[in-house]
Amino acid sequence: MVAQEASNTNTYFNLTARQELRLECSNGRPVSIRLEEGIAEVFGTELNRGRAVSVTGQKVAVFTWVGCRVSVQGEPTVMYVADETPMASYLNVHQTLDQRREEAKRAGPGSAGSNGPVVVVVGPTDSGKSTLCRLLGNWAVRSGWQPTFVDLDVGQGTITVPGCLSAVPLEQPVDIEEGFIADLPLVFFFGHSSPGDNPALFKSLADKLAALLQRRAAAADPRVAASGLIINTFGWVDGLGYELQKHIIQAFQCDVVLVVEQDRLYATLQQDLKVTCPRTNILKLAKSGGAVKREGDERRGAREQRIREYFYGTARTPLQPATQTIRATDLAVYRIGTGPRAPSTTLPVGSASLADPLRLQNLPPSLEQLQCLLAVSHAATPDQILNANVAGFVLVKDVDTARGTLTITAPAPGPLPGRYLIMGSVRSSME
Ligand SMILES: Nc1ncnc2c1ncn2[C@@H]1O[C@H](COP(=O)(O)OP(=O)(O)OP(=O)(O)O)[C@@H](O)[C@H]1O
Repeated sequence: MVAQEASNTNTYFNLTARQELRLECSNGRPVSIRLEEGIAEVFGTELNRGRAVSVTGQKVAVFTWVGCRVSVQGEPTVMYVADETPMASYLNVHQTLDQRREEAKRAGPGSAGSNGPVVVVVGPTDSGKSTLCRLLGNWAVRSGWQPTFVDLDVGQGTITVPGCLSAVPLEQPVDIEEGFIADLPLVFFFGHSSPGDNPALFKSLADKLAALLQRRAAAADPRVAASGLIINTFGWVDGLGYELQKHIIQAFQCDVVLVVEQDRLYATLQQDLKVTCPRTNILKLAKSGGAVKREGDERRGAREQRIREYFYGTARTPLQPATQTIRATDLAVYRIGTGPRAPSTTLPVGSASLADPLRLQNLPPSLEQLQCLLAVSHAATPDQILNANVAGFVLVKDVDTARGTLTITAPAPGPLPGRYLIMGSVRSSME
């Protein structure tokens, strides 16, 4: 039973231990949540008693281990209390990971075993993978660790814009209103919202990010190294998607694979990893009933929202984007790969396919670039583009092919941090 009362503007809920209040809040209609009594958390981030948090365009759950009283102001599209959640099994996983972190810390810097657990979360679309990563990350931070969160879900982009493979050390619990606050994330630009758009490039970037993080772990503060990695993946788990998931597990040398929801994926991974990664532990976890399916429109809307936030910030932390017109000769826009590779059997004898997925193509200014998101590479020369991470992003607002200029919007005024820009297929209709 849930005690629920309503006053003029607020609805109050008295939650008993291990219940959660689920809310779906649409964009532009903020809902205010306030913890009145007891202890509660939103995906692992503790709510402060008496301080309201404002949620918009998100689906969230207020969970309590011990019982609490919460008030809600505003009009969520859906709001209900659930008795059954998989939180106890998720917490068990966290406790096991914590033991592994303690062992890594005890092993001491430089010794074998000084790196903490590398955990990857896999499962179908909308099974709650990002949410589980967020929970595990937040609980780890609250236990005094500093795990690195790695986001390989190019379709959504939790750390930065969609189309990226990125990593960031978690130094504080994820902000309920603002999401991940990533000051200096490590970002490689893939450029597309599905890994299937260029699987060879996806693999190559995953290898680079994995190698870089492994090198960093070797030089890191022992506590950071012992904290390990938490890796979020995309929800494509069949055919080529499955092959890419296995590639991720091998590239990052994952020692724990958490499979959410799908028995079939769990069984197939168990069989396949027995040979290639015999020391990897594979665990199956239930999906939360709160993890809801998002249709294509909603996903596109969420991508657009991420891009808008990159340039404009959030209501609490607004940014002042700046638009400038630059001569195309001062920049060089590159595309990686040139569309699907033609099967060699369809090519004239003796010729090679020009559609190499890792081929760099320098693009002159063209209307095709309008509203495209371009990544500013850290590369110093074009041949470094494939190996370099990126400094940030700009959006192309206008192209004057006659004058040879590009008008771009950047999140801050001033010169760009590099002259090599990478174009993919991620666009935004942002004004
Ligand atoms: N317990 C919960 N209560 C309410 N909403 C939830 C809960 N768990 C997850 N959600 C919401 O369900 C949606 C899907 O969850 P999530 O993004 O974690 O899934 P995913 O598997 O990572 O999705 P994707 O396939 O895009 O990678 C999100 O909007 C998330 O906020």
